[in-house]
Amino acid sequence: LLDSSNSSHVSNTIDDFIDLGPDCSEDISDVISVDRYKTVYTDPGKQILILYATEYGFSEDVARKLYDRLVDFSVSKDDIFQPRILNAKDYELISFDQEQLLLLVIATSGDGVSPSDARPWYNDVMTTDSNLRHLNYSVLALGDSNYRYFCRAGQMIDSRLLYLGANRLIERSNVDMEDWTVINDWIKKIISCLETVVIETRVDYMSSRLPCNNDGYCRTRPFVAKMKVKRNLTTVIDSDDKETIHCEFDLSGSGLEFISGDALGIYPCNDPTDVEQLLSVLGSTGQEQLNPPQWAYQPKPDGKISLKKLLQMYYDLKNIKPELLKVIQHGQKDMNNTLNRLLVDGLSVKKNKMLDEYLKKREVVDVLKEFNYESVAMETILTNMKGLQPRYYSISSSPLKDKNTACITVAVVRYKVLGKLRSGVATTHLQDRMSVIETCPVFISRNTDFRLPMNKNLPIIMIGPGTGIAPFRAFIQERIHDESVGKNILYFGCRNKDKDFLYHDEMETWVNEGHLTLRTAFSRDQKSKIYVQDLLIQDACLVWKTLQDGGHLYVCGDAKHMSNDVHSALLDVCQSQGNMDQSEASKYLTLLEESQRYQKDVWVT
Ligand SMILES: Cc1cc2nc3c(=O)[nH]c(=O)nc-3n(C[C@H](O)[C@H](O)[C@H](O)COP(=O)(O)O)c2cc1C
Repeated sequence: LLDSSNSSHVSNTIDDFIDLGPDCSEDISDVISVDRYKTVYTDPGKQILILYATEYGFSEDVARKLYDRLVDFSVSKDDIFQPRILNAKDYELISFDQEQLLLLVIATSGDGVSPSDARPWYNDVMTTDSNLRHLNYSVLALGDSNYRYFCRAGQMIDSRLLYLGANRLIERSNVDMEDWTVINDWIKKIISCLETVVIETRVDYMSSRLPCNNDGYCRTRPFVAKMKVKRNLTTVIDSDDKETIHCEFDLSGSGLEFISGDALGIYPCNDPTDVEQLLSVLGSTGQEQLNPPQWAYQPKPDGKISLKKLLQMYYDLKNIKPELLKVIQHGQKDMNNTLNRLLVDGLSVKKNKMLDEYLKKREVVDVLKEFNYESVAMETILTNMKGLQPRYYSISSSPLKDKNTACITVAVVRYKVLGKLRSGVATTHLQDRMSVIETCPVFISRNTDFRLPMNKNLPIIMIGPGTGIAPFRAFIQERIHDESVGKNILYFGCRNKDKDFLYHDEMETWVNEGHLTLRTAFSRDQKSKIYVQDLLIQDACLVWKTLQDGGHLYVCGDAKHMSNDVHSALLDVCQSQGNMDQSEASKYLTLLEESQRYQKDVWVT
C-alpha cells in the first residue's frame, strides 16, 4: 500500500507547542507508564464521549489531545467533566441514547471511505433511524486534500447525525493532513462551548462496559515476525534505477489471518548512522535513560531505556514537526531572520508554503545543525518530534497458497536532496539492515474495499504498474488455487522489461499455463512513452466486453497521477465502446464503483 517513508499519513505526536508553550512541554520521563486515557469514572459527572475512527492511528492521537485539554479545562474550572475515549470499532459498548455530548474524530481512508475497523459502526449510523435529538455533537474530519474525496467519511457522518436530529454544537472542521492549527482551533471552540452547553451530571454507564483487549495482534500490539525470504526483483545498474525487493514474513503461531487485498503493517527501526548523527549534534552519548513514549507499541519496555534505543525505535528522524522550529525560535535570544521568515505565516504547512518547502527537504538533524537550539532542553526536542509510524505494504501472496506466509513487494526509497543522500526508513531497514531470519513487528491492516468477486466465474481486470502489482500477485495466486474460471487480465507497467519487470518469470509461467492475460507497458523501451492507460485505450474492445460480462476492475498504485489517468482512459473506453457521452460514461463508472465492481487501492506519496 504505502512504501515511502514520507507517506502522507505519517502522524504527529499528540503534543503541539502552540498551547503548551516550551516551558510546559510534557516531561517525557514521567508521562507514560500510566494510561490516563483509560480512566473509568465511578463518581457522577458530566460525561463527554470522544469517539475516534482511525485507520493509521492519527485520529487516536488527536482524541488523546482533546481528552487532555478537556481534563485541563475541567480542573481549571473546578467542574466535573468526564471525558472518555473510545475507538469506534468498539461501538457496541456505546448507547447513543445515553450519551449527551459526542465529539467525533474521524479519518477518511481508501478511496473516500471510513476506516475499515470503524465500518460496522459507520454503517450502523448511516442506516439507523434512531432519534438523536438529545445528543450534542461535533465532528473533526481528518483527511488529505491530495485525495479525490477530501474528508468524505467525516462529512457523511456529520450530515447523518444532523439528519437524525442531533444538535451540531459547532461546525465540522476538516483537517488537511496534520494541520494542528485547525485541530487546536476546533478544540478551543469545543472548550468555549462547554461554558454554556447543558450536560446533566450522571453516573458513567460505560464503566461496566470496558472493551476487552483480547483482539490478538494488531497495530498497537504487533507480532514479532521472522523474515523468511528476501530477494531482489529488479536489476540496478544506474543510481536512478528502480530497486524493488520481495520479502516473506512468517506468521506461524501468531493467529493472524489475512485475505487477499489486505496489507501488512511493519514497524521499522531507524538507521543507526542517522541516530548517531543526531546524538552527535545533540552532544549526547545516547546513554541517558528515559521512558518509552506514549505511542510505543506493545510490549513496551518495562522501565527506562537509553536515548539511543528510544531514537532508533520510536522517533521519526526524517519528517520534521513544524513545532520543533517554533521551540527553537523561542529558545533564541537573538532574532534569527531565516527562522522568523519561515515561521511568519504560521505553523500550518498547508498555508505556509515556504515552511512546507523547507521542511520537505530536510531531516531533524539538518534543522538542529542549521539553527542554534542549545537552550532547548532535550525533552522539549523529543516532545516536538514525530513518532515513528508503521508502514503499510499490500500483501503480495494469497493465504490460500500459504496462510502462514505474508509476502510484500517493496520499492526501496533512495534519493538526493540538497546534495545529500536521503532514504526511506522502512524500505532501507528491510533491504540494508535486516537479514533473513531476523524479525520485526508486524500486523495485518484490513482492506475491505479491495476484494475479489465472490463469483469465481466473473472475469477481472487488474491495473497495477510498479509495486501496484503486489495485491494482484495475491489475487492471481488465489484464483488459480481456488480454480476460478473467470479470466484474469493484468495491466502492468514499468520502465524497462530487462530491469524492473517485477515477477517476470512467474507472470510468464501463468501466461503459458493459460491462467493470465498479461498486457505490459515498458515506458522507456521505445522512443515514445507508453503507460498502462494507453494499453486500456488500445484494448477498448476487450475492456468493454469484460465489463459487459460482469467483470470487476481493480486499480492499485499512485493515486495522484496513474489512477486519474486510468480513470480518464476508462471514460474513453465507455464512450467509444458503449456509445456514451462524457457524463453517461462518468455515471457508468460511478455505478461500477458503488456496486464494488471498480475498486482502488491507491495512495499519495
Ligand atoms: C491509503 C490512504 C488513503 C487515504 N484516502 C483518503 C481519502 O480518500 N480522503 C481523504 O481526505 N484523506 C485520505 N487519506 C488521508 C487520511 O485521512 C489522513 O492521513 C488521516 O490523517 C489519517 O488518519 P488516521 O491515522 O487516524 O487513519 C488517505 C490516507 C491513506 C494513507
